[in-house]
Amino acid sequence: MTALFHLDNISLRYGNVAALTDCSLHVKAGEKLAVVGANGSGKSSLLSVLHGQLVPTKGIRQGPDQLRQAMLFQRPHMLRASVQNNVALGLWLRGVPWRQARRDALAALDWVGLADLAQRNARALSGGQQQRAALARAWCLKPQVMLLDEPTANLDPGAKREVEALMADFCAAGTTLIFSSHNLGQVKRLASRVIYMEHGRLIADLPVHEFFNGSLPAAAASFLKGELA
Ligand SMILES: Nc1ncnc2c1ncn2[C@@H]1O[C@H](COP(=O)(O)OP(=O)(O)OP(=O)(O)O)[C@@H](O)[C@H]1O
Repeated sequence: MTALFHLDNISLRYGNVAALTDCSLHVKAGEKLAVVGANGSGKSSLLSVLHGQLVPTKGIRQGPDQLRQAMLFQRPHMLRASVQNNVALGLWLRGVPWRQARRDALAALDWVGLADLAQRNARALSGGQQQRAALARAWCLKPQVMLLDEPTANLDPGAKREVEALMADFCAAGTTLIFSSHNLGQVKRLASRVIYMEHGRLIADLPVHEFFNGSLPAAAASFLKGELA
């Protein structure tokens, strides 16, 4: 697999708070990387640095200049506009003519099962529907890398399954998937590799079967036991 980008010994501080400390990570094309750890362990910060949205205080983030990336947040930001226009806008901002952008947006909304709600105010959608609309917005951009920060937190089991199925579609299309999750069942279902974080440090980095089959450092093993309890 081709290396997409890597973090070389990066640290990130928010004022006095050390969110990430000496993290090194290589991400290869086609990987399905899950980032797990307790609240405040640095998962969102790591994803934001990988996305290039936050610049590390120390260390180097390297990657090709032209990488197409999309990031999905726990609560996606929707503009006060129709669902279709919310999705179309992302394309238009990248130079796609407006009429074409609206057509592509509708096709993407059809893919996520929201075509019927295309004209509704995006802010009036439920959490699960907004998450699917955000996935449609990302899908249009044909990203090589898709980063998702706890994409199914606060969703009911049905909505979770729908979002997971869409994440699997991204993988099937060859998109590299990097997601944080507190749902270890989801990690088992979707990931090929798991990173475990603690206090801003990468403690374990293992293929998914090794992560769940006891090859963990003691701290990560106790986290896993707690989460599965
Ligand atoms: N904007 C900010 N300003 C100050 N401190 C922050 C900020 N964002 C995060 N932090 C701190 O940085 C650390 C890492 O936070 P981060 O959100 O990356 O963790 P997380 O693992 O994603 O947590 P959660 O599972 O609760 O979403 C925490 O100590 C957090 O309090």
